[in-house]
Amino acid sequence: MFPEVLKRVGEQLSNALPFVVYRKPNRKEIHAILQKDDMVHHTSDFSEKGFVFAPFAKQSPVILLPYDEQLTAEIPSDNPFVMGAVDTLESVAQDKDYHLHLVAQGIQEIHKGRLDKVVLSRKMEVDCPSAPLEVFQRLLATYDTAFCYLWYHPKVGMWLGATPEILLRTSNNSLTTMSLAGTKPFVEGVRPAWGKKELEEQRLVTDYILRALEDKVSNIRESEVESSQAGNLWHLRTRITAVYKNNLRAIIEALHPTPAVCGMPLQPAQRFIAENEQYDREYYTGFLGELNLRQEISRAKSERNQENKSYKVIKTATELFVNLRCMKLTDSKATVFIGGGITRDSDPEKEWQETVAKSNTILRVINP
Ligand SMILES: C=C(O[C@H]1C=CC=C(C(=O)O)[C@@H]1O)C(=O)O
Repeated sequence: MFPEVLKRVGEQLSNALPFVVYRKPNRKEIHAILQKDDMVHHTSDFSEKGFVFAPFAKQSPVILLPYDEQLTAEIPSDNPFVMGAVDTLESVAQDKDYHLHLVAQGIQEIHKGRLDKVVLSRKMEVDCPSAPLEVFQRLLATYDTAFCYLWYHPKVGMWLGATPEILLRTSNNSLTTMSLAGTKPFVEGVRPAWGKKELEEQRLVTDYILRALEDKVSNIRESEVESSQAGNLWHLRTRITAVYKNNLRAIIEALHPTPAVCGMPLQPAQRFIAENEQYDREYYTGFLGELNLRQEISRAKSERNQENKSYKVIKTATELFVNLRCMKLTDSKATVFIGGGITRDSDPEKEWQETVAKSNTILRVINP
């Protein structure tokens, strides 16, 4: 039962033991993974089983919560937690000046021909008077189509988010990923009118993913570009599917970090971010999710099933999400991380406004 799972998660937190509790996009159940000790486990090559939590920096270790204990419960339809008021928080003027300057530098770098695209971000600290599990329940009630999670390790910290972006999904040998970029505010009843800037920005991401996967998969296909709603925002999205053979590590390494969170060409963009953002992104724009989860799926009897009985199929599935629209919780403070893709046609003031809109996605769940 839902209250029972939340109670167990609460006890895990009071005992300072690692856990993650999450709900997948458009699903009605929560899952919790509770670790029995407080060791820090890592994955070496993504062949292990567990819930991964990976930082943005590729050279930093990826944390793994083993599937020591797994709980699942249906979310009640009368979840009493509703979103709080959208407070358009006035950020400190100094933050704004720095971000405008950073974006202007990024645009200059693109005009000099050193970069095609770079994703530049910032962080902001706000008071968080609510308990983490309350904030998590508000996320669940507010963002049906996002991957919502609360993750904790006493030796690493506590993170919470509602991300719209899949890094990859595998089930046996089929692979799905997506190219997500371009942002517009969501207005009820109005379809977004995308401009050249957003269409080009998103196309760059799609082309990059297709090239990155080219020699690692077969039967690669892309969908039409579609508008996808993520809370108070719209994004452009292309779904990419392929067939792959047991080379998960190579695929993760090829995809992370995509130009939806880093830039193109990859290395100069990484360098530009490291030298200019002036803060550590930590797990923001990293990825998280289930790694090599064994699933038993019941299939109904069929004509080809000689004994005419229902039967079970065992599948191994991985489902990873990019850690966006997230925050780090420490005591009663929340550090919110937000960024945006900069291309040659970017305007620093608009980019600033975009980060304010993105921060509201997550800020609206902090206060009751
Ligand atoms: C980097 C972020 O968003 C990325 C994902 C979707 C759209 C984006 C954009 O329009 O810039 C970003 O690439 C963030 O939310 O912090």
